[in-house]
Amino acid sequence: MPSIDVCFSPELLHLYDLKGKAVVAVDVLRATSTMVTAFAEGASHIFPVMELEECRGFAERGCLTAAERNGIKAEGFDLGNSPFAYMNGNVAGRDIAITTTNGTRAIRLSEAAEEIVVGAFLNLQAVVNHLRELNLDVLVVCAGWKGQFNLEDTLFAGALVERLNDSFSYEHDSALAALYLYQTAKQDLVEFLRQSSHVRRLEHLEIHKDIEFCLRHDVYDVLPVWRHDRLVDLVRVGEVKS
Ligand SMILES: O=C(O)[C@H](CS(=O)(=O)O)OP(=O)(O)O
Ligand SMILES: [Mg+2]
Repeated sequence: MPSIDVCFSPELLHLYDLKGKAVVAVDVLRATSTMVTAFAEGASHIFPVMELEECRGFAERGCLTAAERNGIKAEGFDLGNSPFAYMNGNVAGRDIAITTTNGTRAIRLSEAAEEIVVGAFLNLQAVVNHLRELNLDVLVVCAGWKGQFNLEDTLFAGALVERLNDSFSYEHDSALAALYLYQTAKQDLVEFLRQSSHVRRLEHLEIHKDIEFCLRHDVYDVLPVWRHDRLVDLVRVGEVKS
């Protein structure tokens, strides 16, 4: 039986051997929720990058550029980190280069894995189906916040553990802790997260609408995976039955 484990911060990745594993990179608020939304809205490819300058350079390649630092859209870029900015035809048929405070880092620091899947509550079931198919040991890599643990990514890990419960074993207590947390919170995730650091930190930015949206489950049948130097949606390219 394959195992599932949870890494609470990219800074802890040195504790894990990613070789032969499937990583699920998650930044519920908001980077991976936004990437999933972008694919659902017809984006072609997404280039997650770590630095602002590198991201800016993708404009020459015809990409839309997206950048966020500390919750705010960085100056001079086309898009920020709100899923709503990627709707209404804004990204259909376009390649996007994106850098965010935490989420893009979690993806890029996981490159040693056999497979990197981008997860969010919005595409939870698509991720579950893919992991069952892959049958590899799974490591959920929580983006956290600047190296620190956060609640929202751990809740996603718990939701994933709950849905895979019957066919994955737990290697460490982290998976069990995430599961217990999710089971405590799932009746009302918005309420549970009211005192969380993300909500308190970004309260002044009035992104409540984003938070509620990012906590919705199974909205999109989208499966972003890392291929060579970019994310592609496996559902769109026909490698997964929709
Ligand atoms: O844009 C977001 O919601 C966060 C902002 S912060 O770093 O948590 O302040 O960035 P993300 O990279 O999506 O975690
Ligand atoms: Mg985040």
